[in-house]
Amino acid sequence: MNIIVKKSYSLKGRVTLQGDKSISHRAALILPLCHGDAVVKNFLFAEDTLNSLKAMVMLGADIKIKDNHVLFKSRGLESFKVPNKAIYLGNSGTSIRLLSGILASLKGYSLLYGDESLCKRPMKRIIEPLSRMGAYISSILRNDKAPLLIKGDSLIGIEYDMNIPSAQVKSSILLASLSANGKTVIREKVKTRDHTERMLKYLGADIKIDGEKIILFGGQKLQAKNIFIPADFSSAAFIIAAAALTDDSQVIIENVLLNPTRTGFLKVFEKMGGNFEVFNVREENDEIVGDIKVWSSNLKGVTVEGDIIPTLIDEIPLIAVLAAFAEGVTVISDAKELRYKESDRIESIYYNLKIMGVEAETKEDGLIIQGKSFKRKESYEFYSFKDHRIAMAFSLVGFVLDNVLVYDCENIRTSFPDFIDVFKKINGNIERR
Ligand SMILES: O=C(O)C1=C[C@@H](OP(=O)(O)O)[C@@H](O)[C@H](O)C1
Ligand SMILES: C=C(OP(=O)(O)O)C(=O)O
Repeated sequence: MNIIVKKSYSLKGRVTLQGDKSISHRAALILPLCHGDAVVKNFLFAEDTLNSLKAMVMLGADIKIKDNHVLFKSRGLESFKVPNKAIYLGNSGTSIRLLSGILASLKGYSLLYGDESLCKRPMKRIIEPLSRMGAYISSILRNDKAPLLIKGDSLIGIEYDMNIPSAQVKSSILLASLSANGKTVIREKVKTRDHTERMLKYLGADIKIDGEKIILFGGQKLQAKNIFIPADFSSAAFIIAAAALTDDSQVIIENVLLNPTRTGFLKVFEKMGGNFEVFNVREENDEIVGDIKVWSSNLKGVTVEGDIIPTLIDEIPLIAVLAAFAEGVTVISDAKELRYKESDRIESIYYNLKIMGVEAETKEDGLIIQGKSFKRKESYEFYSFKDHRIAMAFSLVGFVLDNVLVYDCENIRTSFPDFIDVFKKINGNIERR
């Protein structure tokens, strides 16, 4: 599927979005570890999160989908069995890494694999700590990548210093530590998204956050509870960016997740001169939620680096597109992790900026982008590199420069299947082809 986008203005309206992807994964993977019944509302029905649900069903979880809600009847990890088939996790890094933490203590062998992109992503980052806890995990091709063969065992708690900022690695260790003997202590120098910690606490786990330390005691019984999942901030960011880039626009996005470990994009957008307002802020299920109103904006270039990076890591392709239309230079540093996502996002962004004629440079850990250096052309043809965030970010260029075609966009179904429909509803000139 390709996406065609034409010049648009007056993006107007109220938008409600499906639930946050990170929280949906965690609900799918953690609720079955609890005891009791629970209903999850506003779950994200996208390919990645459905792969997490399907994997848990393969382990024996009782999960049903009814009237757009996900119903769990949970009897804890002790009710699970390793499946006699390999578990396919598609394109989803979050699914494979978090599920590995659960399987690390489940007796028997399980085999995890995914699509071509997932099988290229680094897994040593979870193999190492989970092995230290006592699991046997082997990369079948001896390349520290999936397919992964896991033989669960009795685990012991560990002390672990995070050497890369990754919520997936942190969460994988936390899920394993739930069934380990003794306490696990994780030290995070740079804070990453904390949805696992928040959800475990909400479900009754004895988890403590003490400065950089996260402390969890093994052998706890969790109680299933209903969860309402706020709108995905990473999806909302595309709407914020599009409204800012187009003339005479004003859009409200409702019930958006505003967890500060996720909203670094708003801080950068503010520094760039973005016009927006956050209101109706409240707390739901230990997460922060609010509405965002955004208007057309004149943007200027910024420096994006340091501890803010993990809080906006998935929004960097979008920041690069905003930077191309901003006055002055934007420098993005400390973001080497971008090279290990669904594509090497530093190179994918660079390739597409070059198609726009933008003056840009890559660095090992980021990019330098000269704002407003794009060339006016009849049309622009971008490539998604089979990466949903690249596909969506560069689609937005069409709202400003007209006649954009982005090739190979099937992957938007992994995180934001309604992307095109949502934009059509607010007056965006966008089609699938
Ligand atoms: O924990 C999560 O839900 C995620 C963590 C991040 O990955 P890393 O842990 O690899 O940084 C992020 O890029 C991904 O989209 C979702
Ligand atoms: C990196 C992403 O997801 P995952 O790591 O779960 O594949 C993303 O959604 O941008």
